[in-house]
Amino acid sequence: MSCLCITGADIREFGAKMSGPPLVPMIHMIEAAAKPVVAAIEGVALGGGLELALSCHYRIAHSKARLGLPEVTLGLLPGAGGTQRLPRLIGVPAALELITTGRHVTAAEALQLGIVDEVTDQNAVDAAVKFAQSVEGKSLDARRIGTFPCPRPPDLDAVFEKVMKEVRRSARGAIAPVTCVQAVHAAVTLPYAKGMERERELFSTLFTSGQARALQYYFFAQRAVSRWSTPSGARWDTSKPRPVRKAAVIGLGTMGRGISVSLAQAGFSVVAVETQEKQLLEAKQAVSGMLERDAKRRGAPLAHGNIKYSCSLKAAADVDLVIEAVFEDMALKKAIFRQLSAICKPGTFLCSNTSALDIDELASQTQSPELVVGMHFFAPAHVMKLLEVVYGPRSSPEAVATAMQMGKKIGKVSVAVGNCRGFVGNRMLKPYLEQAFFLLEEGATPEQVDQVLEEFGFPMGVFKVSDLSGLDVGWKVRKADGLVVPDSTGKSARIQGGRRYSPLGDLLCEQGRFGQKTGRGWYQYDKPGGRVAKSDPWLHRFLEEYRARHGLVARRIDQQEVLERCLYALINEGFQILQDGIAAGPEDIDVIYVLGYGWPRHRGGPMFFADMVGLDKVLDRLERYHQLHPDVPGLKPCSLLRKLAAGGCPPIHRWREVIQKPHSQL
Ligand SMILES: C[C@H](O)[C@H](C)C(=O)SCCNC(=O)CCNC(=O)[C@H](O)C(C)(C)COP(=O)([O-])OP(=O)([O-])OC[C@H]1O[C@@H](n2cnc3c(N)ncnc32)[C@H](O)[C@@H]1OP(=O)([O-])[O-]
Repeated sequence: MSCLCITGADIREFGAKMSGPPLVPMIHMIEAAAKPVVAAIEGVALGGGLELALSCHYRIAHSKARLGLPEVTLGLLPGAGGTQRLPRLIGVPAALELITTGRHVTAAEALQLGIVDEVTDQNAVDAAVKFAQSVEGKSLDARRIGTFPCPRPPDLDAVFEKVMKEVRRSARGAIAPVTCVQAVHAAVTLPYAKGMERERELFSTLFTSGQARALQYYFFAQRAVSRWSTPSGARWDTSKPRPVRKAAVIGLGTMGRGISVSLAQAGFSVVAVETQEKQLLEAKQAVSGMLERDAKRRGAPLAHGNIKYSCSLKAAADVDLVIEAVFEDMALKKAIFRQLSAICKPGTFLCSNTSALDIDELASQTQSPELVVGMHFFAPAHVMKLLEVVYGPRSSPEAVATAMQMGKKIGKVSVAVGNCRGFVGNRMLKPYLEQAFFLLEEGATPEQVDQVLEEFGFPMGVFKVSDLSGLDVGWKVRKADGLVVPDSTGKSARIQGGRRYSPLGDLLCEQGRFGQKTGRGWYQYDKPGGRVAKSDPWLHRFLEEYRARHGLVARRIDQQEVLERCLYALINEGFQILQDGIAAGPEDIDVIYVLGYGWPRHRGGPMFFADMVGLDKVLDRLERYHQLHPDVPGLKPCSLLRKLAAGGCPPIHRWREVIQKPHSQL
């Protein structure tokens, strides 16, 4: 009888010698025991923890326990017999789903699947002892899973062909899920001992893969961001968050609705404010629908009652925190912050969902600038896990801590970032988009660029994303920034202030091609609002005419150049952000890009990717591209990148040392 609350192998030991006795021999010893061994599972039994439990003859789980084989999320596969025992116990289809997704199951689902034999609300150990007594003297032959033949689906090849196709599609280049399928296939087609050999072979190939390193780095990176710090010395462990019970959301457009839903679902009392009566009614209906759909999907109680609606900012007078989510217009936001500062009770935190604007300028409109931070959500706000918490120079540690904690309470991963144009995510996006546009001017097509990025692992290429979010969004920003100007000949200016600028997006917008919403953008769609992107001959002619008008000769651009120009420009900006102190470490940037911008998790994040490629190689390529395009500052390697490369390319976990001691020699 054994009591398990095991999270599996210690991931921190993967790079070194694993401590403790080897798992597989222990598993075989338990399974072969002559006396009944009953696993008592409380808390979690994950990875090696569940594999150990599967070697026992019976399993009793507490009703609150969670079980699973999450190795695939670390770039691995269950390496202690999990791929051989689980299909024998619950059948191939169910085992394949759990092993290739790594998802956890509740005790109830584990019982329903046949993973556990009993679920208890009592003490699991007491229940296991009682269970052991009830099976005393019974034969254990039928309880030794490793001795079972694996149930063989009738149409084995068809099952595995279908699963492999689906896994390859959803894996988008990740190798672990595909390898998991191969290991389970061995359970069906080979005797147990051979199947275990095959599992060990496949585990070894994954264990040393770059993708496993990336996923294990990311596992810790996503936890590291909660240990935030700011250049002014505020820290996660010395800043005390203030409790928030009631919050207001100002502006009920798409973002405001999603934020209201997130807050309500997390149990906050919400005052949702929209000054236009008609918009308020529309928002109320939309939010109700979102809450109902989500409650049904999660089987959770409806959270309608948590939201009160109003047309007046005065309704926010007694809240603890306000999230402003009105249209991205600084004058409008400043007016609202002035009013809120006068209306809200002293001590109310005033936050903005702005995606790029100056938090400190907003703070300057209030009587208590120390209570102002940014809470930058990502669309759709009630779905996306990322929250950028933006501190201005005057934001108090308490304000940052409160916003960070609020993000966690509503199920987000909060990342603290400094105040600059675009903060971290959108600031890095700018040079990335810029390179994609320049590549079109030089001869590439949107399809080619998107294909390269999707093969790298992004769910959508940059031009499909642009069509989805709407080309007019960026157009408005560029117009506000004074970038959309014709040159003396009436053609859109391609060089501004000595810097290359591509007006391609502006020209499409001038033709009303905003993307999916208008049925035309970088691609064509079967109707406005259509979702399926099709190559558009009009766009290709448009590019040809544009190049001819500007005397640009199209050249063949290979995939490697597309990838390097887009990703290294983005990475270079990441290093500049670290150098400027806008992000405290590379982990912050990597978590932002994986959770907010679809960077493939199995590549760790842009900064981890640069570490894997080699900083010297990234530097060399940027220098080459900058020589070819001296009017593109985004390709000029930043000094931190140069310093790290010159210092022997230290591993990513040592970069903070260099950043924190700017004059240090590595
Ligand atoms: C042979 C076998 O086939 C193979 C080879 C394996 O077995 S491979 C290993 C398989 N096992 C896993 O994949 C489980 C991974 N862990 C989790 O999924 C979660 O941790 C959790 C169990 C569901 C709890 O979540 P939580 O939200 O309550 O707390 P936390 O913040 O996540 O974790 C709290 C603290 O514990 C640390 N931690 C958790 N699990 C860890 C692990 N397996 N190794 C090392 N550290 C771990 C984590 O980094 C954090 O540290 P710090 O940040 O505080 O310094």
